[in-house]
Amino acid sequence: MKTLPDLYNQEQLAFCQSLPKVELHAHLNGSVRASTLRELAAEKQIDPELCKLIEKGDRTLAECFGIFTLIHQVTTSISAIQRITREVLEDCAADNIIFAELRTTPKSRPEHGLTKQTYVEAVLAGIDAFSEQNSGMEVGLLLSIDRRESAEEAMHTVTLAQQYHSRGVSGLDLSGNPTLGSWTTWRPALDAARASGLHISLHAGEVYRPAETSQMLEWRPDRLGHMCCLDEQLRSSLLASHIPLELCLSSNVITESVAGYPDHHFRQLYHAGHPVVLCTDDSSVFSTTLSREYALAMAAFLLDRREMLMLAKKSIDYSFAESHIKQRLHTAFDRAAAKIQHSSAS
Ligand SMILES: CNc1ncnc2c1ncn2[C@@H]1O[C@H](COP(=O)(O)O)[C@@H](O)[C@H]1O
Ligand SMILES: [Zn+2]
Repeated sequence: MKTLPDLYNQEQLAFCQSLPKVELHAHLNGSVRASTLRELAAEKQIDPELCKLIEKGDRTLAECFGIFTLIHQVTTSISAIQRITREVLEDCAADNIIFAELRTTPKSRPEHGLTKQTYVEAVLAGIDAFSEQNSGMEVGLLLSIDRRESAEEAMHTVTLAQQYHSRGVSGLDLSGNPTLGSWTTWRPALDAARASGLHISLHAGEVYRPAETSQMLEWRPDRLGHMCCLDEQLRSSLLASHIPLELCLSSNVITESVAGYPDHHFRQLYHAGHPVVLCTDDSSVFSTTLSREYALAMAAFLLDRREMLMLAKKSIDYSFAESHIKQRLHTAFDRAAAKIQHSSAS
């Protein structure tokens, strides 16, 4: 793992672990337990050295996409997809997450007998397996369009999201290598998704592509992810948009999209009152947890306990959960927060 200074102290980490939290930007295959990856790789006789590459840690954004190709060589069976989904959710629950909105790219992999549809059904089966054993955490699912996909493939993913909306698919994500593809390819599918009531989050501004980032801002998705590489004009357009922003501190710093934690654009956006939510992006690839991301923010931006509580509470409203679920989450949050404040007062 990149020897990044853990800026926070154990007391801050313990406080952030005790906070009820909401995860809104977690890619399924980027969050697979390292032990499970090693086990699945061994079953497929994939060189254990490759697993070390996955666990290495510091890597550029471009190298990340090589890692995902490796991970995708391992998570190819229905049972593996069900297992990693259940395990990622178990790890979220263990990190005191009360709502996990996972995202994943439905994959057609005929060599493994997988279609996009059977992939989605395997993920939903993994969510069901988790929910049968755990009642304390709500789960949402976004289907991702990968930037390598065509307009037709994107439309197929939207059709699946519409078909499985009643099973918990609340929206779409656009992700993948930000140097590839063009916004105009996927926009028609995303227009159709929005017209059918699905929510949309876009990875944007991961690399400096001002024209595309500006078009995405004008399109007004429900949420944005990253927005690291902006010029002054784009930054003021983002602030004026008031579109909630998913911020993944470790992901941005490790991939060197941002120079260091204190320089992260979280600081400016948070103090400008822009809606922001801390997320992990890929907890396995970046060896982090949501509690750790909160602790990093608490330390790097000198936030106190009350500010951290508010940050966590507001993220409930940026989720794509139905309003009755949001209400349930607020009630659970307030109850837990009261306990935290009571215990720290005593
Ligand atoms: C680090 N920053 C990032 N930027 C853009 N896309 C990313 C990403 N991290 C992950 N993904 C997207 O998530 C996929 C893996 O999970 P799923 O196979 O969908 O479950 C990657 O293939 C990539 O498309
Ligand atoms: Zn992401």
